[in-house]
Amino acid sequence: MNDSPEKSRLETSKSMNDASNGAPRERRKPAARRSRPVTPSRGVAFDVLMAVMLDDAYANLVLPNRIKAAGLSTNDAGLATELTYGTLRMQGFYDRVIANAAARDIDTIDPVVLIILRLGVHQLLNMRVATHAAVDESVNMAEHFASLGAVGFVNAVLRRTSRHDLEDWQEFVTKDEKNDDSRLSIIYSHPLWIERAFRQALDAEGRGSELEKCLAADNISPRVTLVELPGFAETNDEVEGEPTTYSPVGMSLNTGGDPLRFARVRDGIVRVQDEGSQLAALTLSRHHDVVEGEKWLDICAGPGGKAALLAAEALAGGAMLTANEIIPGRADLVRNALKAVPGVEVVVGDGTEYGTAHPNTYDRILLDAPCTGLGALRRRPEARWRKTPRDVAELTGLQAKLLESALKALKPGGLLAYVTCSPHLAETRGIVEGALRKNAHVAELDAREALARVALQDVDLAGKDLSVQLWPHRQGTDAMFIALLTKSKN
Ligand SMILES: C[S@@+](CC[C@H](N)C(=O)[O-])C[C@H]1O[C@@H](n2cnc3c(N)ncnc32)[C@H](O)[C@@H]1O
Repeated sequence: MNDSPEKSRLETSKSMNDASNGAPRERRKPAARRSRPVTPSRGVAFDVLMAVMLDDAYANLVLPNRIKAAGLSTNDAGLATELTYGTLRMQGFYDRVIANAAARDIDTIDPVVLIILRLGVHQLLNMRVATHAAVDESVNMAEHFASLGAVGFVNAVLRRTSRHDLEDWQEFVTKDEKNDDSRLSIIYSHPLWIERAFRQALDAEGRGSELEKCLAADNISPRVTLVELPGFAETNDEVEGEPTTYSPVGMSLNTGGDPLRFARVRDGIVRVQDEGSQLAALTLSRHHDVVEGEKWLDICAGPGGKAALLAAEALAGGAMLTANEIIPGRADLVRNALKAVPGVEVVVGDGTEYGTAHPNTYDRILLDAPCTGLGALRRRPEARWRKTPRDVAELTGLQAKLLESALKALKPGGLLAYVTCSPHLAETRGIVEGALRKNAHVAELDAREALARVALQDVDLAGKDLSVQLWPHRQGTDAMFIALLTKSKN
C-alpha cells in the first residue's frame, strides 16, 4: 500500500472538516441538477435501499416491483440486484470503510448520502466497475438526490476509498480487533452475535474450521431452486433446469429471471423452494410408507411452501393434510400455495393451543417453527442487521410451546418433524433437548438415516446428534435443521 487508509483518514479529516462537507442530518437544498440522468440500475438500487433503510421494507419484495416499474433490461435488472443485495449484505463492513475514509462516525452522515456512499464503496471494492465510473456515478447520484455540500463529500470519501483495494481495507479496519470473532464478523459483514452463533453451531459439530466458508456463503446469492410437486409435474419439460444435488423432487434453474414466466410455476405445480426445505418435508413424508387414511398436520404452515409438497405427498399416499396458520393473511397464502393440490383443510389458529384441542390425533406432524431465519441470510440481505439476540429469546419461548402442543397432537407412535431455518443452537438442539427432558414418553429418531434414504446423494453431516443440520457452504441449501421425534404408545 502506498498510502495507508490510516493516513487517508488523517488527510480526510483535515480536508473534510470545512463547512462544505455535506454535513449530516440537516436537510439542504438538493444540488444543482445535472443533465445526466442516474443510470436505471443505480436508480432502482438507490430507491430500494432507501425503502429498506427508511421504511423497513424487505429488499426481496420491493426490488422485483421496482425493476418491473422501471422497465429494466435483463442486464440492468441483474446489475440492480447485485448493487442492492451486495450493498445490503456488506453494509457493516462498508460502514467501517466509510467511517474511516470520511473520518467521522457513520451516525453523523445523512441517510441519503450514506446510501450513495455504500453503493459507491460496493462498486469500488466488490464489483468490477472502473474507479472513475464508480466515483462519477456516485457523485452524479449525490447531485440528483442529496444536498450541494454532499457532492464534494461523496467525491472525497470515494476517492479516499479507491486508493486501496479490498484486502487493504479488510486489514486496516480490523487491525485493532482483539479476537478472531470480531475480525471475521467485520470482514464478512455479520453482526458479532450471529458470527458467534454460527461458530458455536459448527464447533458443536467439530467443524469450527468451516466458519469462514460459512460466513462467506451468506454473501453470495443462491441459485433459484424449484420443487416439482410429485404426481403433478413429472412430465414437465418446459422449465429449463437441472436436477438438484440431493432432493429427488427439485430442480435448479439454469437461467436467472422471473420463474413466473413458466406456466407450471404460475399454476403452482412447480414452485420456488429451497432444496433444504424440500428435504425437510420429504424426511417426514417418506420416513416410512404412508398408510391410507393417515392424518397429517402442518402446524405452522404459512406461507405454505412445505405444505404444498406435503399435500402432494399426502395425496399420493392417501393421507389427509391439515394446514394450520395463526395469521389469517398468511393462511390465505397457504390456500394459494395449495391451489393445485385438492383436499387440504386450511385452518387459522394458534398452534400453541392445537394439541389441547386435538390430542393424540395426527400420524405425522410438521412443526416448521417460526425462527430467526439465520439460516437464510443469503436470501434476505437486510435480515442480519434487523435481528437481535432478543429475537432468539422470544422465539425459543414460542418454539418450546409449539413443540409441546405438537407433541400433544401427535398420535402415540406417530412421527413429528421439528424444523427450523436457523442453525442457532438455542433454536435447534436446545428446543429438542428441552422437550426430551420434559417428556419421558418422547424419543428422538434418527433423522440422518431418514434423510439418507430420501436424498439422491450422501449428505455430509457432522457431529454425533441424530438430527440433521444443513449448511449453505456445505450443501448449498439454507441452513435447515431437522429433528424427528415420536412418542410412545402408552
Ligand atoms: C417458518 S414459517 C413456516 C414456513 C412454512 N412451513 C413454509 O414452508 O412455507 C413459520 C410460520 O408460523 C407462523 N406462526 C407463528 N406463530 C404461530 C403460532 N402460535 N401458531 C401457528 N402458527 C404460527 C408464522 O406466521 C409463520 O407463517
